[in-house]
Amino acid sequence: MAPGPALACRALSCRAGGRTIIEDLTLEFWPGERVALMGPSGSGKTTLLTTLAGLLPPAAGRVLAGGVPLDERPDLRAGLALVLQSYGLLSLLTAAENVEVALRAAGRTPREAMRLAAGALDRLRVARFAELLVEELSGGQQQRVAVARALALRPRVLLADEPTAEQDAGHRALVLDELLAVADGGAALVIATHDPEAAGRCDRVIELRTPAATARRARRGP
Ligand SMILES: Nc1ncnc2c1ncn2[C@@H]1O[C@H](COP(=O)(O)OP(=O)(O)OP(=O)(O)O)[C@@H](O)[C@H]1O
Repeated sequence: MAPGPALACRALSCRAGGRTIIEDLTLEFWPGERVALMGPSGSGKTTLLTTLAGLLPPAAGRVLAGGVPLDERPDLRAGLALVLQSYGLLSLLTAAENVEVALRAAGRTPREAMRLAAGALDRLRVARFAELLVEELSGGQQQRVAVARALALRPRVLLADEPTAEQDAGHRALVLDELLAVADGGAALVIATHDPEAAGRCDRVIELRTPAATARRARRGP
């Protein structure tokens, strides 16, 4: 793929509930870049991430993956992983099955899927819950399974919606370390967060504001 932003939006507008939530927003996310998406509750972080992941069609404008419009090439969504704020796990499957199903859908063999799922669950310290149903796990454990699933997919772009919100201090650091590390491998990372510490570890912070969210400022991190 030609060098350029891993993911971008151009003149993007998003509507929800009959209101404009995001208006005329142009952003670029580069390979190896770590970006924090901040802004008050209701400013549109989830709406933006979901649209960038190709799950919500824009009201106007475009999302481009590797320079190619997602609406023309929906298959490019396979290179994008999204950790949902609500986790998006299948509650009647085990933790391991949730990760394996995603890997199988991405074309991995059953054996590869089992190996990669086990490794990712181990890294997120949920290996001992691998055979438990998701509905038997705590919120924090479920969130780590959701992060493990996204990491196991080895996406070109990882979008994560408040991925440490349910974690205690120790696990917050672990989840953050694991997410930030994907950028070392060349992936772009975008984290929606209210946590200034997490934002401080990113290369760039984008702040959304209410009601119609436009990028107010994008500053370089430390
Ligand atoms: N499906 C929907 N129907 C109606 N309104 C919606 C819908 N989805 C989002 N909204 C509205 O869009 C606005 C932005 O919501 P969003 O969840 O994107 O904000 P957020 O910045 O992620 O908030 P938080 O920090 O609380 O997670 C809110 O006012 C919300 O009520």
